Amino acid sequence: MISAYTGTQVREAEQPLLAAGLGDVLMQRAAHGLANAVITELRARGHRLYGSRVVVLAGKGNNGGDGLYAGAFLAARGMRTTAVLTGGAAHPAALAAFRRAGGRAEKLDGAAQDGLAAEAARADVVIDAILGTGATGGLRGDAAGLVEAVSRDLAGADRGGFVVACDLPSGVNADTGEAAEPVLRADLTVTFGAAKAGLLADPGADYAGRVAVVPIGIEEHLPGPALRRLEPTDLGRILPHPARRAHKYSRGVLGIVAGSTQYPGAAVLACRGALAAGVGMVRYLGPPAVADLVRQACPEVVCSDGTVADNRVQAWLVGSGMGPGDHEQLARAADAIASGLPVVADAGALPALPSRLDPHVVLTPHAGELAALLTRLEGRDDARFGDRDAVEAATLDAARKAATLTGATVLLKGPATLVAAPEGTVFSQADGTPWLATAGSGDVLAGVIGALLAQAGPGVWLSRSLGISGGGHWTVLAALGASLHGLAGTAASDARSGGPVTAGAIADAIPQTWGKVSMLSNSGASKRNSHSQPLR
Ligand SMILES: NC(=O)C1=CN([C@@H]2O[C@H](COP(=O)(O)OP(=O)(O)OC[C@H]3O[C@@H](n4cnc5c(N)ncnc54)[C@H](O)[C@@H]3O)[C@@H](O)[C@H]2O)[C@@H](O)CC1
Ligand SMILES: [K+]
Repeated sequence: MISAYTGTQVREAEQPLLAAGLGDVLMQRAAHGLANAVITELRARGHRLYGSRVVVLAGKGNNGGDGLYAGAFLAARGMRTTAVLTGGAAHPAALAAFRRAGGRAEKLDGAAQDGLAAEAARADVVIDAILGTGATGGLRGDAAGLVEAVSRDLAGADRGGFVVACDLPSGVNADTGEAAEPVLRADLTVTFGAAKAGLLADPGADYAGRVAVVPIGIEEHLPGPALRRLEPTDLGRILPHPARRAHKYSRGVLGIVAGSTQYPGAAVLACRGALAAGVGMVRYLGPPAVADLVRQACPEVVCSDGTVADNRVQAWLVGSGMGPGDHEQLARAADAIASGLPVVADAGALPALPSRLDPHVVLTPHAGELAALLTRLEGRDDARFGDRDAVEAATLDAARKAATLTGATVLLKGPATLVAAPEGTVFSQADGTPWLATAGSGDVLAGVIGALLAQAGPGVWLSRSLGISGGGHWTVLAALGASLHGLAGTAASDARSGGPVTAGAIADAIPQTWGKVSMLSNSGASKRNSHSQPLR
């Protein structure tokens, strides 16, 4: 599991080492890690080190110091290294080391801006070391102008160079992932001590590119993480596995209230997602015409047009493919939410939620649906997240706010899908491909999460194995579903040589993805035993 922290948490963890006089040691470790990452990337791209051109954009604080020391390491390896000092001053010891190693330093002023920007855009590597965790707000003045010019020149250049952000892309908020533009888009972010939460939540994740963590010795001083990410090996450890004497009821039954005469396909895709994700049985409740379609596509599903109370299940999925006019389906959704059982509430169920929910209700909005939900809860005049753009500009805050206001577990779909619990646990999963943004993909996801809720019951054992306590265990199940769905979509695209995927193809790829991640955890026998406990 990847653990990520706020900038403040990381800075506090540095304090004991700074107090012990190890500030320069920390900076050297950071800079060394950054330089090594640049060298690895250059080699991977087929560049020779000797003579390669590096431009370091260096601010006046310690982030600039890291960049200048890294530049000194690279200059010592024979690379042609220029530093653009964006803040007038620079970290004195790092600048002296940079010059001693043969680096050339230029002060940024308005007149030199265009020439220096063009030089950066022609370089093999640009290191963005203007602002780090000590920044408040974004780039200003000449530094902002420089970054705008470099971004413009890079966009127009046909080149093999790349951008590496030092600790975080300058202007990205380490805590929230909000971006104060202009921000230089990085191919790689080399971050120090621990991943920052803002690098794993959009839009920060979008600016950061790939993220590599360089340990600098602060790990033992870090508190509990602000945000977590499951890795495929974690999935292998925590996915349920049926016990030898399991039967379809003990494996978990999921009730699905989804689809309408207008969107019948959503019901089919939700059922396919659930069946692919290991549930013992699916019961479908909906209009007879939709039920016919479900039976044809998935003969395994038991269909009825009865009530929620008539159907014994371990969890419900409600809302996919339903609209405001589907009164009978909405009444069933309300009964399911009131049942006290775990529920996934998707799409059409979201506008009809009661004002107060519990963490065992997992909401699965996209950014537009979350904006509508928050606007309804906050009142139109107070709404900070009044539209899709506002949610996409601050995904982490928006997801957290929705969890706090509703009391539910909130899964915000996106390139980095966030799952937030009211008690503060947050997961970010980015296992998918942009091809996952296809009609019906969300219905499959809702089915997968519903299946996991039905199998895991309260799921407490899952969260304990990850060190998570309290109501946060519902986030584990939702994050598990998001990850499985993302990995399956990626596998389906890979099987098509990176081409497009349909929602049905995502569902079809889930069982094999499940099998593959299970094999990643190589303690096969002990895993089976540990997961053969009763799955309600
Ligand atoms: N504290 C430590 O011991 C370590 C810090 N490290 C590096 O140091 C960074 C933090 O360094 P600093 O605290 O010096 O701060 P930064 O280098 O992040 O911030 C830039 C400096 O400019 C000023 N500033 C703040 N906001 C600004 C803005 N919007 N525009 C222009 N200037 C602004 C601040 O006064 C600050 O001194 C980390 O991101 C990391 O790269 C690493 O070297 C590891 C060890
Ligand atoms: K930076």
